[in-house]
Amino acid sequence: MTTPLDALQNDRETSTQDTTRIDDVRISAVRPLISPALLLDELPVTPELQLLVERSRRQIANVLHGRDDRLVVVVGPCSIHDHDQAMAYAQRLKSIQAELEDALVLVMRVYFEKPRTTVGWKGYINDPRLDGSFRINEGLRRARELLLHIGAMGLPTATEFLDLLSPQYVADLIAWGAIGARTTESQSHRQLASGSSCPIGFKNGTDGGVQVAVDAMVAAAAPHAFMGMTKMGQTAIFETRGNPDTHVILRGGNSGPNYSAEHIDAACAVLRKAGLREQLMVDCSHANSRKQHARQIEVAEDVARRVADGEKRITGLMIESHLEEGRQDIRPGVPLQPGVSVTDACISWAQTAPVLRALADAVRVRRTRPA
Ligand SMILES: O=C[C@H](O)[C@H](O)COP(=O)(O)O
Ligand SMILES: C=C(OP(=O)(O)O)C(=O)O
Repeated sequence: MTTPLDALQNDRETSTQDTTRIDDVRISAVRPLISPALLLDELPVTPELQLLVERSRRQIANVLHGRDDRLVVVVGPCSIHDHDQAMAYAQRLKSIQAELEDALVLVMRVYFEKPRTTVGWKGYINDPRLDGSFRINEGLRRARELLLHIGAMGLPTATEFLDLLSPQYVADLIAWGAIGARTTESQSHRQLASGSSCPIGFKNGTDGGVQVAVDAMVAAAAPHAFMGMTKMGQTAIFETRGNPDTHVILRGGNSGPNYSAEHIDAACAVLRKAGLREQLMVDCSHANSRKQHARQIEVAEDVARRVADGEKRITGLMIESHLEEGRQDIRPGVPLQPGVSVTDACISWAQTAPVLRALADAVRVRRTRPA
């Protein structure tokens, strides 16, 4: 006599032996990924760059804790899509570093990972050829190579940590990291920040909410235990010490900009309530510029005026800037214009240099004010 279980096991459609029927059913391919150790062995950090990374992280932490009165300015393309164009930008930024370093800690935005509202190109690591071929091994290699080349010029670098595995391939070279508006509330990203070797800025949420970023600072300061991947590419349980070098980044939200003096007061009240130091970075782009790139100049100039008037709670700014102004779409078969962003619109280098000088002047004026 056939029992109901026999009937099930005999039925190929419902076979319990064929585990692929219930596992990985929507995975179309699994490709090999290089280990972080292999890439670090191929492209090692130099002793000079190691010193630069350490020194830059220390300088940024000193600003965050009020031991250095300079402004940290994270400036550069919305996203990297071309090695040579990124190097050309880095050369320009480097050319004014010495002139401004008494007042600004300049850090180049070298963003390889883009969080998308829905879908779109997800960055140089995910798709380095910009054609949907997703050569992630090549992307990781190109990203690390670029960081080494920019670092060799003596310019510290900043990036957004979006993927939870990619930091193992590049984070040793990064002076400052961001957790974006779409991931500030994510426990996994807060845990990542708690074990990060560099200072981390948390964006306010896309709805403009600052509480999530302050909560993220509290969470990141605490120790955590979570699952991750070692440099050798093995799974492991990571236990972190907590990161005290974090801050909020005001980037505006759905209801508009949030960099005004009143917004700074309100954000500082949230920090105070959480027992945190009242200091913030202003992102001149995104909802603060209403996504109109040229408005970044107005935002930065407004902040500069307030800094010159004595504002000390704004300890940093972020500016999206490329060689040329504006943005362009990636279209199959259509050549890209050199030096123009393929994600958010940027101000040009020609527009950026005067903004940086104005910010540096504001810091110098602030120093002349009675304490
Ligand atoms: O800075 C980048 C973008 O604002 C972010 O990645 C979202 O982009 P999207 O809305 O074009 O997807
Ligand atoms: C994606 C970014 O910003 P946000 O997370 O604020 O949208 C960014 O700075 O590139």
